[in-house]
Amino acid sequence: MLVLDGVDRYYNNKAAVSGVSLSIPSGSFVGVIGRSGAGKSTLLRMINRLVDPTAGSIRFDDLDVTRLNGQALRDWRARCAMIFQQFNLVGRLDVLTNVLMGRLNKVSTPRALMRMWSEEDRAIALSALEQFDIANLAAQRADSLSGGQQQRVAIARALVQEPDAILADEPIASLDPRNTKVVMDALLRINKHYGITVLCNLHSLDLARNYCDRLIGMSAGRLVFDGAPAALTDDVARELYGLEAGEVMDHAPAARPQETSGEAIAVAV
Ligand SMILES: Nc1ncnc2c1ncn2[C@@H]1O[C@H](COP(=O)(O)OP(=O)(O)OP(=O)(O)O)[C@@H](O)[C@H]1O
Repeated sequence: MLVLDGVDRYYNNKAAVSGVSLSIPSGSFVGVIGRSGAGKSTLLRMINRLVDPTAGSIRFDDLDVTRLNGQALRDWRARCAMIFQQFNLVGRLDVLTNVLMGRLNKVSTPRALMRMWSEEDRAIALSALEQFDIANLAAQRADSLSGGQQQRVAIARALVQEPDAILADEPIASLDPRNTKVVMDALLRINKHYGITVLCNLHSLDLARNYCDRLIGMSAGRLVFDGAPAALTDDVARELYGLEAGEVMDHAPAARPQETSGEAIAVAV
């Protein structure tokens, strides 16, 4: 269980995230929604400590995430893999090596420095690529791939970390509709098949409704909605998005994926 308690993050006396408290049971697929600047990225980045909270606590089971440093912090980051809008692959390296980077925390430092991957690590990385139908690209340079393929490589890299959670910050923001579906399906598969918690910042409300078990709505840094997708009425969404509502709600909903079977969670606000 991931628990945030009264979490704030200030930049120059201005709150990016303010007083956020929530509990996320392991295995959830949570969509974080809200208009631009609402604090979604800051929230995700605080969970894996790319950004430090100004106040409040973040706990994962018995671990006080807010107090970690050194190797313990590196271990925590390996347990909650981040996926970014811009993929963050090493473009000049081949796809398999990029995925193997996700194993760095599993091998000794000398082996990691010399990139001496074991046959087992290679098999794990190849198997992850196979799951997302891109094993045939293993030897290609990462920067020769399409955006959708690169994001699948990034997801495979996250998967081989064997994380407890995946934090995806607008993972489909630069993708076309077909690749959007492929990437969201990949995240859904990771969630349902492996039980890995997924927290995903999404601009599109339709996608969030279709894929997530639970939605967290943010506005001006505050948590203003926490509930099942069905509880997020169009009226609440309009309130949440303000002038951006048309932009995020007018798209035709994607087909609801078969695997999604999320339980409703009570609306908090
Ligand atoms: N490093 C920073 N320095 C100063 N202000 C920041 C920094 N990072 C974020 N902010 C501010 O914090 C607020 C929340 O930003 P954040 O990126 O978390 O929002 P967001 O909901 O993810 O937006 P978007 O959907 O546009 O990415 C914004 O007002 C932003 O300008």
